[in-house]
Amino acid sequence: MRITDGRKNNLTKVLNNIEAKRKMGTQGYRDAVEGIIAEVVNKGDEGLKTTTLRYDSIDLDVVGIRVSQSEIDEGWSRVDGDFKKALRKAIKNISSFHEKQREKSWFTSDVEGVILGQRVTPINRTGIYVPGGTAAYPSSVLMNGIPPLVARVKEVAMVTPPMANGEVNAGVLAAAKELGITEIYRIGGAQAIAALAYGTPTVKAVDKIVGPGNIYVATAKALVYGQVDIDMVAGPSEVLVIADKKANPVYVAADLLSQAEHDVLASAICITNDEELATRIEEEVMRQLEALERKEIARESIINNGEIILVETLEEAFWLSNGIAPEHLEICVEDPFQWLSYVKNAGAIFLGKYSPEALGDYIAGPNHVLPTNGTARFSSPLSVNDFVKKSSIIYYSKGALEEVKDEIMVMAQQEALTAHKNAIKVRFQENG
Ligand SMILES: NC(=O)c1ccc[n+]([C@@H]2O[C@H](COP(=O)([O-])OP(=O)(O)OC[C@H]3O[C@@H](n4cnc5c(N)ncnc54)[C@H](O)[C@@H]3O)[C@@H](O)[C@H]2O)c1
Ligand SMILES: N[C@H](CO)Cc1c[nH]c[nH+]1
Ligand SMILES: [Zn+2]
Repeated sequence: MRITDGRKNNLTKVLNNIEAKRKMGTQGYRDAVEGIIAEVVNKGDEGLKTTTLRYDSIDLDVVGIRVSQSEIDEGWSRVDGDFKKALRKAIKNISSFHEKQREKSWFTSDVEGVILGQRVTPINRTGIYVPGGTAAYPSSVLMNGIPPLVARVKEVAMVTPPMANGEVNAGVLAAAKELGITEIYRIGGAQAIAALAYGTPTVKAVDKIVGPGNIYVATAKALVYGQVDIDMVAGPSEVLVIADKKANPVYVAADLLSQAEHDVLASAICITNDEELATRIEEEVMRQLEALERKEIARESIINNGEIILVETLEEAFWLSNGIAPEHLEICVEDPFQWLSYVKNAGAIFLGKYSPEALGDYIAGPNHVLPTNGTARFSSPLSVNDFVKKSSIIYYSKGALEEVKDEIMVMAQQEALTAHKNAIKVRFQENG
């Protein structure tokens, strides 16, 4: 793991290097993803079959594109009781957090004869992507699936890649069954995003696609935006830990690795003002790495995208973190609440040493589908708001319209839109 010295006015250079690396990291995928999308658009189900054979080594003619109800039921019956109990606890916490996000329709009547309002209605049909290439993510079924349920979305179609034996992971199916999701397709990567966006004979197109995934999934979502809506760019995971001398190097290292193990493209950064701590965290990362099940992925990720950055002050640490705009920010310093107002850009903020990022990944309640690659500068966590749209309501009585008729006609004339002007005029003519 690299230790970079950002002290003595080196900070801007450090930030520029991180930005340049991020840009390079996403280049080179666009052409490949465009090709995959075109294959599905042009060939429909056949395109899904050829791409799934190529990238997942699975013959969909043998296992089928849609997952049957009996497979879902069987998946549910194969997971153990402790896992079901954990799922239910997570569902409870995630549901109650997301219930608080529900926005109600509202009306107002501040002027006589005028009623204005905003009506909130759910999106009709949404597609949720549940990652499953190198690991299966039942937790992402909950994070993607609960907000549309809270928003009362009518149709939820879930896509997730097949495992090496052609089945869908039992934990993923169990989580879907717990939520009552029954429309599930055994497809992943860019091909699944293309199917949801454009539709195929088997997969009906959706209005919006949400969910996290690897670089192929994130690139495909960005490319189909406009054909459908998307939630955000939620690509390879990122964690940034700000640590002072009071931080525990064992905890910090564990948290850095908990993101590194997601993907060779995941990023794990620590910023600290304590040189001795930096060395101890580095040693801990290398020690803990050896015991991980996914140590090859974590090692590659740490070598490529792992960094400990030394700064003079915590103010500098927050300045740098705001420039990076990480998916997850952990504030592991004395009195973390004191520093909260310094955070301008971050997908989720974890405060104190007993709020590790893994807590938010599974059970705390807030969503773990979060903006990555610097997009936390303008994007928010997945929420109930992603699954609703708003319509404005306007009612004016004749008297109320008369009050504003002159202003409307003047403005319409200014724009040379005389039909607009006339639409007001006819209502106040003798026989109007
Ligand atoms: N940002 C978030 O909120 C969030 C949440 C959870 C997970 N994640 C991220 O989700 C990702 C999961 O990645 P994953 O790979 O395990 O699963 P995935 O489901 O995202 O991607 C797997 C699919 O990618 C396609 N693919 C693989 N190699 C390809 C290639 N060379 N060319 C074209 N397509 C290819 C295959 O079709 C495969 O099914 C990780 O990056 C993880 O960090 C992000
Ligand atoms: N950390 C991931 C978001 O970047 C979410 C996740 C799912 N399972 C474990 N972690
Ligand atoms: Zn995670």
